[in-house]
Amino acid sequence: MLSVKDLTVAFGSNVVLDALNLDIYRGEILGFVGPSGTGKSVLMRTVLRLLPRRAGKIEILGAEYDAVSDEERVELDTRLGVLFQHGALFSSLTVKENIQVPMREYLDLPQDIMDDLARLKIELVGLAPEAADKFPSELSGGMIKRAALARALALDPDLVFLDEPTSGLDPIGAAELDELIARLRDTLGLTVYMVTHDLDSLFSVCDRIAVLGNKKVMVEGTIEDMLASDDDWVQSYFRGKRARSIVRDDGQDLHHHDPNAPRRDETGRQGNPQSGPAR
Ligand SMILES: Nc1ncnc2c1ncn2[C@@H]1O[C@H](COP(=O)(O)OP(=O)(O)OP(=O)(O)O)[C@@H](O)[C@H]1O
Repeated sequence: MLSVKDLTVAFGSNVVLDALNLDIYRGEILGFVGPSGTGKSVLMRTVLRLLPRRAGKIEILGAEYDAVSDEERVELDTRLGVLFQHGALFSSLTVKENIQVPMREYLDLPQDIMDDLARLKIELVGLAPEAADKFPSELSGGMIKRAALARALALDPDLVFLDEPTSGLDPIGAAELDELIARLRDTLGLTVYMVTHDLDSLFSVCDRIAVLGNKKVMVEGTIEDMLASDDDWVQSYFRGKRARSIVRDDGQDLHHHDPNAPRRDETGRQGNPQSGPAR
């Protein structure tokens, strides 16, 4: 679904990504992690062509962006959905109008059809129908994330980019959003690229994890690969105190979740990192 080869991105003399490689496969949820300020958002924005690159090749949905015609590029854009950090809804538009922004930009549909489609998306992300006519300022943090997700799904994309979808949510809201993302992947066949700092998301819904460090994807693999990695940052992140409250680190059953982990106590959720599609 996405293939990034030898990507270099720099701002003046500040080289943020240097010959980075990354692949994302159909139907998977890829979690993208790394220390703050290492370029996770820069990578996502570069892939979305919001930032220029200095070198490298990006193939998205089988096409090389630079090599396609304008019409093909528009068609490609309609197959991508994006949820930016903090939701990024237009504050002067209602939820329904926000969801209809990409429809207006890319589709030529009568208003009543767009209203029906917006209603469907609102239901799909688990918002009440009344949310349609509310403004972002009238929504909770969790509702904003769901509304932003509904907008990301407005055009029925194949590949969605989520920038820290659970940040700022309480543990129950975060767990519910994780479940929603996994369910949408299963039912709609989405492929998900998720930048996250949320260990619980990484353990419960991500099929594969890529770690950014030293301007590259430093480590890549399943949660077991992370737990087995001898990289210092990966070790302290995935085997540190917070991670240990999620995983019973007994060296035998690394998928067994600690019943004392707060999010699962509150939600009863049984995360399973292997619940993804066959690849
Ligand atoms: N538009 C820009 N112009 C100049 N420098 C930028 C720009 N965008 C990002 N940077 C720089 O790129 C580097 C990586 O930033 P980025 O936001 O991608 O980090 P991140 O890994 O997403 O961090 P966090 O986890 O804190 O969100 C930082 O040094 C940042 O200052």
